[in-house]
Amino acid sequence: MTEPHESDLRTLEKRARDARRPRVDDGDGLVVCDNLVRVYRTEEVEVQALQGLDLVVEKGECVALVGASGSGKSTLLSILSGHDLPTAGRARVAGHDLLAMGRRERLGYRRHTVGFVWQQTGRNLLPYLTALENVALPMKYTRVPRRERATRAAELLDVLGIAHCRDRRPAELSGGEQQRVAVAVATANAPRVLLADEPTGELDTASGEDVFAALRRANEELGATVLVVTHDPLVSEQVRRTVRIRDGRTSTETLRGPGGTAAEEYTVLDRAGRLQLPRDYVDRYGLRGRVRLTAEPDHVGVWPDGSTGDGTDETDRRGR
Ligand SMILES: Nc1ncnc2c1ncn2[C@@H]1O[C@H](COP(=O)(O)OP(=O)(O)OP(=O)(O)O)[C@@H](O)[C@H]1O
Repeated sequence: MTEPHESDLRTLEKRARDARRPRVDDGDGLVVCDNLVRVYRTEEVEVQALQGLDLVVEKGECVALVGASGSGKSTLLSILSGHDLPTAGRARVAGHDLLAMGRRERLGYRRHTVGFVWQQTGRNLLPYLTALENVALPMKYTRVPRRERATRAAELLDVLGIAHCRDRRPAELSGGEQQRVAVAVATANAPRVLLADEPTGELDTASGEDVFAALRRANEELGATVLVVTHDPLVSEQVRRTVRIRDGRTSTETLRGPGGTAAEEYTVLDRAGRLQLPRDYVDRYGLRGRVRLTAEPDHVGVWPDGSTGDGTDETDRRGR
């Protein structure tokens, strides 16, 4: 076997680099999670927080993520925000491969590509800065000139309906106002993706509505794709798409028409052809253990074992 020529080595290295480089325009969506796994290991226990999660979010969407406590929602958001690393699988946001990013790229990613709003109002803002200074701060890290920072910060506060708060410190703002300022901070560097973990969780209904309105403006007017983890039906019922996470996997999706009407249920079909039926369907139709499938011209029927698919059961059919 002959040694590869130097120029061949270069070609091989380039090919390897290209293979690692994210493919920006593979038409998959702005956020793509493919078989994402996150295992937390402590000395005694191993927790599988994400167990092969698949999710595609298209540019411009506003998506609610719902699910029981401990189902993996916050884990997913930590990974997408670049604060945590998955154990396995693929996660790509706006062309960044989240598993392959080096330190520099990760820092740039967190400053430019994603914005984050936490549930705890106190975690989003610095207490000794005014609202305007809080919003201007992330732009300092991305080297936006001082004058531009102040102008953009004021514009953002205006767009999000909190211009009156600009010279107040967080302690002088209500919880809802603080969260709206937090949305302004998170959108300061015009991120492609805005992530929010229970942003209305600590608020009363009216303030929650104002914060959700700010998120929607960030989506519709500032062009950020929004993923919001929520237990709040007010939020999940107002977005077009709600994704349910169960046991570390995406299970079902609800899509609504304009104005929040006519919800339709969807479920995720994984690569192996597995799908998870919503719990209430399982209960309502008495689906247990083995189910019968029928191939219809335009759909697949799922029947309780023992039914014939024409309203009778096996015993009726055999007796006929
Ligand atoms: N740092 C950690 N170390 C060990 N286990 C963790 C860690 N973080 C989360 N977990 C576990 O991972 C699982 C998923 O947690 P996660 O916080 O993502 O759920 P969640 O759906 O956001 O829950 P909640 O709605 O209560 O915030 C849980 O079983 C949790 O106990």
